[in-house]
Amino acid sequence: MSTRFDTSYEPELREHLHISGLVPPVVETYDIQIKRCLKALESKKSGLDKYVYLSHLRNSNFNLFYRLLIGHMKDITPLVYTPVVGDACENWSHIFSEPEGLYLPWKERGNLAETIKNWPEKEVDICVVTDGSRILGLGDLGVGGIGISIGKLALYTACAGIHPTKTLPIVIDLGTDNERLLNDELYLGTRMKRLGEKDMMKFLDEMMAALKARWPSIIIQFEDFKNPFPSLAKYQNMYTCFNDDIQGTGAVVLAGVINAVRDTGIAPKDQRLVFLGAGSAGVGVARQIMEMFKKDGHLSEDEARKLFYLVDSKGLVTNDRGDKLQEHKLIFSRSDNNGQQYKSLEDVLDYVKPTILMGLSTIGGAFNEGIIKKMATYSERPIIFPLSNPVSKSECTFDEAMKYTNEKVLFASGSPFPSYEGKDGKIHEPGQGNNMYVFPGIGMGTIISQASLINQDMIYASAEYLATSLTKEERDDGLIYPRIDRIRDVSARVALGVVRAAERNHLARNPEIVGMDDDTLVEYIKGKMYDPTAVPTEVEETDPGMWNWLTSKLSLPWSASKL
Ligand SMILES: NC(=O)C1=CN([C@@H]2O[C@H](COP(=O)(O)OP(=O)(O)OC[C@H]3O[C@@H](n4cnc5c(N)ncnc54)[C@H](OP(=O)(O)O)[C@@H]3O)[C@@H](O)[C@H]2O)C=CC1
Ligand SMILES: CC(=O)C(=O)O
Ligand SMILES: [Mg+2]
Repeated sequence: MSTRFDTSYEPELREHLHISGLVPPVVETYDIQIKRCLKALESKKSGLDKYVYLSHLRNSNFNLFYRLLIGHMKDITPLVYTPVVGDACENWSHIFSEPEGLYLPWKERGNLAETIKNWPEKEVDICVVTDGSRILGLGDLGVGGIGISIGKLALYTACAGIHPTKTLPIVIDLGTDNERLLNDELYLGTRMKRLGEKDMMKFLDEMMAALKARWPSIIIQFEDFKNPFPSLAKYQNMYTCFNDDIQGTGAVVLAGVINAVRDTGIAPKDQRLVFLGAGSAGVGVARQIMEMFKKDGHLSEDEARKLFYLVDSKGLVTNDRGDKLQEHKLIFSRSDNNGQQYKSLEDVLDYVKPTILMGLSTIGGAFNEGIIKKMATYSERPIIFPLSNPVSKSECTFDEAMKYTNEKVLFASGSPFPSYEGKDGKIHEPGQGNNMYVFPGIGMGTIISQASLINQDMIYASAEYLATSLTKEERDDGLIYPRIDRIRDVSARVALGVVRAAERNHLARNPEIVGMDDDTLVEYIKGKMYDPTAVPTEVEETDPGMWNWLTSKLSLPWSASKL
């Protein structure tokens, strides 16, 4: 990663960095640089071509890449994250040109500490690790899964200002069950069938210890594991770690539900929820909402749990269905079905008549016209969240949800959808219920508080602070999530909530923040955010006089707080 060759650098800085002659002579404003980037992007035909261009930009000049991304969140995020990152992961072995993270294959077991030492950056604050076994809703993509680690970390930087050189994408390569990849001569991973849970846990034990040995404060985010429950249970009280699909998704959807439930005017105790999908995300989300119903709806655990109906590939999850349920489903398994089994989503809807329908099933189009129209008959303002990613796996589109509910739906999707023009000409914007609204703030809040663990209260706080971060104008416009172009402010607020929870739980260890009120703490958090318009830090390290001079001389077109 570099920032050395930036056409915005003044002659004095070029001389200092010994790059005069290595950069074209013109000194450009940031606006001109961004214009060139946008033109280049426009000229690329496919999302994948745009992705490749942006990857090269990030590797050749990350300051410019983040100036572009932060200044154009709404347009550029879909190119580095969902949906296009899904194409990139599927085609990773065909588009690969330079390593951007750590590849940890099974054959390195016993030697992981040494392999991890090869990472060139001295300081790392946070890593995202995947085993590539369930990338978005696209299934097992082997080492191509590293694209999701890279995409998530780009958002840590863009949304919460974690310095790009302090982020580390990791893929562990324990094989793949994807035949297409195994038969592809260009496949970059180990050509063997995926190893089982026992080997995976052994490998993870070694990796976790090695990461912590090299970077004692490192935050480890687990991402897109097919079965992430064992590692979360094992490591959450040993390491500073969390699982984004269970906990981050739970928090972001909870925030949207808090706002949407208020708009329905129906009390939590009278809501009924159907989830299509009872995997890590489905159960993670259900658990978080259940917590809220207990807390804000004053329900007992049992009363709250009874409001949830989970549906997996075999139908409604019940105790007497005849198959052995995976452990994570037991909490929501129904026993009040009088021996009756409900196989299709339609049957479940007829039985439950839900007010809330969640999609975390990876089944694109599962909420068809009939399903959406049924939802509109059960309540005045049905809550429908098709949360599966990427767009091709979304259970329905915003357009469909609006059309078939007579524009009454309260909607959020995992991937972005275009706005919808209502019958009266009003433009409606869809909510994006994606964990990108919380994981950057969870990471930043953990770094700021120097918390040693990330506990449930910190995750819950991220949801509460996100839910209350909407402006009056956003609320008046009927939004349930803040607009994406305010994500840096929003992430700072989410981080504030996480820090407060860490303090409450006696996990915070940063003496600098003791006694700070909220406003001061938010400013402190923003002050720690990476600023892609600042003079390169290598100048500060090697020549503080030059750094001061440049900093005062450069009239920066933007300042970090305005980003
Ligand atoms: N919006 C966001 O921020 C996030 C979205 N997601 C999305 O959620 C989706 C699921 O992720 P995750 O839970 O981790 O994946 P899992 O593989 O753990 O779970 C998928 C679930 O869907 C069920 N399912 C599969 N096919 C069907 C079907 N035909 N009918 C009903 N249910 C079905 C599976 O059933 P069974 O248990 O029987 O196999 C399983 O319960 C992904 O598309 C992912 O992109 C995930 C995290 C965050
Ligand atoms: C967004 C995300 O984490 C997922 O789809 O898996
Ligand atoms: Mg994920």
